[in-house]
Amino acid sequence: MADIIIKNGYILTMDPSLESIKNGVVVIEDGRITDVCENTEETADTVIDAQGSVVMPGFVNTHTHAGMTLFRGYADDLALSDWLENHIWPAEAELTASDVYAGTRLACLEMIKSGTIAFADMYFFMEEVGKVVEDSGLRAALSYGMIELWDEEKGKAELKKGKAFINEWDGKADGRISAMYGPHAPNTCSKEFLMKVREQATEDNAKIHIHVLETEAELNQMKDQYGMCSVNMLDEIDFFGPDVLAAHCVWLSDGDMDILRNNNVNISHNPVSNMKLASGIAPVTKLLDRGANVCLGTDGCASNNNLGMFEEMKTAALLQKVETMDPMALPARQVLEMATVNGAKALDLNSGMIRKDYNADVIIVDMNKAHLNPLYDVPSHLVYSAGSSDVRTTIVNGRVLMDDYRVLCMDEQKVIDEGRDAAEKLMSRVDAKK
Ligand SMILES: O=c1[nH]cnc2c1ncn2[C@@H]1O[C@H](CO)[C@@H](O)[C@H]1O
Ligand SMILES: [Zn+2]
Repeated sequence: MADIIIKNGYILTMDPSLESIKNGVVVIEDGRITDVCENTEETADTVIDAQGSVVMPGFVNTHTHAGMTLFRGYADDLALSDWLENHIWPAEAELTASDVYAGTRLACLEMIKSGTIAFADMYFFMEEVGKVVEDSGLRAALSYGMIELWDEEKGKAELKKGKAFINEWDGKADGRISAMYGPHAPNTCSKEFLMKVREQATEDNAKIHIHVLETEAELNQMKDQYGMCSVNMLDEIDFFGPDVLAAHCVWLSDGDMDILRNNNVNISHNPVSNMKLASGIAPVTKLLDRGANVCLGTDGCASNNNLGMFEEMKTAALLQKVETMDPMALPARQVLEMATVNGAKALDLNSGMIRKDYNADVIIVDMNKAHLNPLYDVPSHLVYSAGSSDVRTTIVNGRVLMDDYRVLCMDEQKVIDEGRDAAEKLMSRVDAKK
């Protein structure tokens, strides 16, 4: 007997070897998908009727700072350097472990409700993030954000913290958690420090999560300092590889794109954050045309201001169209791949498709809504018309985290209340310092 059978749904497999099934069945056992078919004789403890809904792989959010939910709407409409240096960093200086715990719980609740099954996070107090992920049931690739600022002693301490986190958390929660090194960016970490991180990551067999060429200011700073851009500098120190997750990658030359492609770097595109901070437009279609693995991320809630992947998909598609002046650029199907298959590849997850033997990381999207009818093409609706609140069920590793809009893995109201309380107390400490 299986654990879960989902029946009567439109199965959007995202699997190139298996077409979507109009009225199909997904069978789940021991955290895995054991069958994807039109009919089954199998019985299960839980049978979910997905009539009028789409059954699809959940989203992978490849760049977040989950704890930053506490800064949602706190400092808007500012340039990145002003935003970070004068608003966010002073506020982050007051953050405590319990704040990050509360903020990350709020983030995980939002992600579960909006169909995200895994996220790549870079922040502080990562043990708290680990605990939240462990309890929530989500998957995550977690990294302690190391900010060295050309201070060798600080660099040593940061690397030590990064390593300690990896030693303790990599592979935890039945393998739902992986841990990465998180050097913040090439304009906040020295070349020497980045070389050490690369060496350590190789030695520890850990991946690396880093911001790359998010702003023109970074590009200019790098040119002044090294006479070359971040991508060239990182390439020179042999930093790149398939184990690198590079967020943003907005200010790339054609040569930079070749370097990223040839080194199989995973690129996390964060269009909403890039638009809100007016960072620029990443050359996504050019990267995809080269065969690079481009996935999607929301960035933190202070620059988005939510963690919804539907909004991110739509924005990604529209932004490429207007950038290239080509309405055929980044079609719905391709942007769905970025949010699922490509994200899973970036984090090395056996997820991102509804496929036999893959992780049972499945969401059900309710199509019985005014804004989703009539229905000609499922990918079109998912990208251009659906929203976070259309997700009715979220399953990760075969565990139902949300069933028919009811969150089962945490007390929703308590998480919201505690997030709000933590933010209020945090801001009174920040104000007291002013
Ligand atoms: O868009 C961004 N660009 C650069 N840094 C960011 C962005 N969003 C958040 N952080 C910052 O990165 C650190 C993570 O450990 C935090 O300081 C966070 O505020
Ligand atoms: Zn970021």
